[in-house]
Amino acid sequence: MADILIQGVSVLTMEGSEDIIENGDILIKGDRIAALGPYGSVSTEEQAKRVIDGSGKIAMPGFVNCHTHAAMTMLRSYADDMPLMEWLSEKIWPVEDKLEPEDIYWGTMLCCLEMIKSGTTTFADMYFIMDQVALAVEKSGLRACLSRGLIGNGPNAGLALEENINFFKEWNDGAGGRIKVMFGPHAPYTCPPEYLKQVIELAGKYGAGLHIHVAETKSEVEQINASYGRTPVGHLDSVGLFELPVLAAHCVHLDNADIEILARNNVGVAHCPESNMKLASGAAPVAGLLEAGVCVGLGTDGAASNNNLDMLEEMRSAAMLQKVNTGDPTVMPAFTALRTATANGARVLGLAGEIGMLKTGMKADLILINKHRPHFCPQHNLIANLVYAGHSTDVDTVIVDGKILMENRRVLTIDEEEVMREAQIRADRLVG
Ligand SMILES: CSC[C@H]1O[C@@H](n2cnc3c(O)ncnc32)[C@H](O)[C@@H]1O
Ligand SMILES: [Zn+2]
Repeated sequence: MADILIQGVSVLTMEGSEDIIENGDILIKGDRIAALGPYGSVSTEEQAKRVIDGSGKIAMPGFVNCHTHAAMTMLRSYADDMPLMEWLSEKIWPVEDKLEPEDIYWGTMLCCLEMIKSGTTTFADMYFIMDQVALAVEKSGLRACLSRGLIGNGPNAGLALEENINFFKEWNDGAGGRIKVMFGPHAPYTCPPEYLKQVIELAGKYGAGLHIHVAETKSEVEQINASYGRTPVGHLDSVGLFELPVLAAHCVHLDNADIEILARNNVGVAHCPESNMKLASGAAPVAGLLEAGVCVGLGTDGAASNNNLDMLEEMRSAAMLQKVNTGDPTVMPAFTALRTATANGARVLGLAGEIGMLKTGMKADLILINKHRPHFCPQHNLIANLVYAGHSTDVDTVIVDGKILMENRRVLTIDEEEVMREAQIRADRLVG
């Protein structure tokens, strides 16, 4: 017997084309999509334990947030309107030194709550005290790729690397297979070449991918050029980083040779338009990256530089930023933006074939969006409505690994009031 039958829903599969099954059914068995097709074609109501009425709703893959620092929800609106390096060194890093395990747990729970409520089903995180992040992921029911952030030029460089290894041993494939562990060298300006080489060797030994900030600001490009005579991408290539699967966050300041290196090495890019705009870092050349065949996913970055984790908003910003930056409104159309937030995100995280599309045999990670909203009327174009007019509160139901995490906007795995109360107490202690 199947577990869930979603009936009479508009299905956006993201299987390559913009086609929509207008009146479709989705059958879920265990953690996977068992069948999908026109209304009445996949199962009878009697054959499913649970039937969900999908009328007036869109079913689509859950959003994949390819770059964040989950527990930085604790630092939301604590330090704003500053450039990256000043923001990090004067405001963020001093407070992060005071973070306790419970701060990380409740900060991550707050992140998971916000993500579920805005339709994200998978996220890629880089932070520290990662066992607490993993516990929050396990409790929330989300899927995540987690990496211990590694600052290689500080006093904890060696210890951090050991922690990443232990975290891998303990949590890779954890939470029922929903957690994948990566290694997280923070950036080329915080990780000297010898340290990067150590990280590469260890990640290679464990078969893990790497998650790193790359070419985020002009000052990073200048600094790396002054130290190594190369661009950040050229420098990382020269130390052998791209021999492993790499998730490169930001990639704002690239030249044509950098783009060619990223394409040739199948590097996945996590584009973070709102963080890049807020820190005035610049506009990543997404149109050029896509044209060169680089897979670009979408990320929010941490809630301290965004200041939310809303992927619907991020998609809209991504499309708008490309248009204003190139002066070409045809660049990054709505469906391309939607792909970065779903199918591309899955590929960038090495999870293509499992998530990012609605397809028989793939993981049942999907969301239902309420179409019956004033800002979705009239319904000329469902995809343009979603990308250019959608709002996080339109997300009605969230399913991950076949489990319902939110239904009718009620989160089932997390006590919302408890999480907000605990997060506020700890944020007050940290920066009060
Ligand atoms: C060592 S864990 C991750 C580390 O990254 C910091 N961080 C947050 N946002 C950014 C960003 O946009 N660029 C570079 N580093 C960032 C975060 O505060 C943690 O210290
Ligand atoms: Zn970041």
